[in-house]
Amino acid sequence: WIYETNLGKKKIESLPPGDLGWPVVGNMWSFLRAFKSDDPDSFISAFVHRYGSNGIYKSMMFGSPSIIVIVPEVVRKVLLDDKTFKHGWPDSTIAIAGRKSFIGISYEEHKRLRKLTKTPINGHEALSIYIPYIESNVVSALEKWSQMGRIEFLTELRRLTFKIIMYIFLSSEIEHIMEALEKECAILNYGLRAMAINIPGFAYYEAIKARWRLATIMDGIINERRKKRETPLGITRKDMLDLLLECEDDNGRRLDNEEIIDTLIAYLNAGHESSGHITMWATIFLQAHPEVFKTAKEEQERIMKNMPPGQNGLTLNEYRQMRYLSKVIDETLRVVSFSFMTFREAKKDVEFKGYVIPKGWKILLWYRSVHHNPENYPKPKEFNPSRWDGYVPKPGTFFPFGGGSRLCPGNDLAKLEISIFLHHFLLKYKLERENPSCPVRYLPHPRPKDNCPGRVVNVSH
Ligand code: HEM
Repeated sequence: WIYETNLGKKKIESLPPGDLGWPVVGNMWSFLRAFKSDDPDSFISAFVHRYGSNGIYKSMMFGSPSIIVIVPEVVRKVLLDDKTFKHGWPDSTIAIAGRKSFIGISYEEHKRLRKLTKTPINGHEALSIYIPYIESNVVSALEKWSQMGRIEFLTELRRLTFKIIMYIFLSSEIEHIMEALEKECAILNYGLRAMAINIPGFAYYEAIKARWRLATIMDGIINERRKKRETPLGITRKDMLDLLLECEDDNGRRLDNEEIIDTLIAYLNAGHESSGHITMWATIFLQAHPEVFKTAKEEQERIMKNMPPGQNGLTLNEYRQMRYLSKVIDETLRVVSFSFMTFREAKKDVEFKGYVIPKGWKILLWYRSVHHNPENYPKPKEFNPSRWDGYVPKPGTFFPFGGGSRLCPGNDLAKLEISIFLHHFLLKYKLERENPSCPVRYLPHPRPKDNCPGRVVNVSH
């Protein structure tokens, strides 16, 4: 009522249908109830059921009046229109990610830092230098797991993807601080989409603490690196931290520790959780669909057979031939919808489909509903990589990596890592899950509640 009366009669009448829920908590209880059940989609279905299938609904989420959007063309327009929309992550999330992180800085600063950090990890050519490192770590991890007996598959995959992102960003500090950083990143991640309850025991409170510990560790690393760089021959191989230390803006100003810390936290966190989870899901889906497994394995065997004699290890050439595997990964990304939604905020009043989105209101782009809409993907709950045969998604219907100026800068790296892992997994291993029917936990991201314990079995013996 408070939010709506400030708008005036005309705008109130033009708001999309929906309801702002209960005082203070808004629609958060029904959101959390749905996402903690087996059916997270029931949250959006309730809006569709009550307010029609127009796909734009007013609501009150994460402490702000918000418009939920599930219409592909509107999702796309919002993502592409930086003049009308900015990122809209809640202040509570910015407190975790950092004031100087990608979601805390100005449009221009974001553009500059993004360009600097994206170039070395984007595009297949740039990424090809990381292939040997990724591959050798994948091969040794799979071998080690197969000898360990029972493992927590997701936990091990997170470690593996964390090691890879650490190598790219903080190569020389990799070994001694990796475990501590990974642990803190995991705690931080749980708080990113939690309710902002800053009381001990709640995910948000723990995430704030983890951020503080992460920042302290990184501050030490950055100071050490600054010292090392002053000594001749101090740096043997340049990584992303070196690039961040070297970069200057138009006025010759360099980044301070806080800016570097926030950028590193964003990349280390975003760059391993997502790839680790999607690799796990792709493996689970392959294992649960023998026909898909067989087709994917045959493709990898063919690729191995066609490898030039004497070539040791994968190159971009083999990667580009993994066409079926690429569909397996796209289908996994669609079904899982790792980032189930993202936030934007209207910089001015704007009209869509006859409805007004008022200035200052959040826009929640609900990717999961777009990916699970039978109009966009028939039988959407089915894992079916062949649906991608000759199929180009309609504009606005496939956003596993977001879009526009905030498109995930790690999308190529993620697909490369996942492909290399699946290549070796398919050729030599199988996964025996301890509890294949374990329920899924959907917050902050979909994963089996038990982190997928089981055995990785070498089938080549
Ligand atoms: C399967 C793996 C991945 C998925 C599903 C994924 C998904 C996403 C999505 C949906 C966004 C957009 C969020 C928004 O619009 O607000 C995003 C942003 C981002 N991702 Fe990824 N990501 C993945 C892997 C990676 C990797 C490997 C890296 C690091 C190299 C990375 C770094 C980032 C960063 C830094 C952002 C923020 C970009 C910005 O605000 O400009 N991600 N990711």
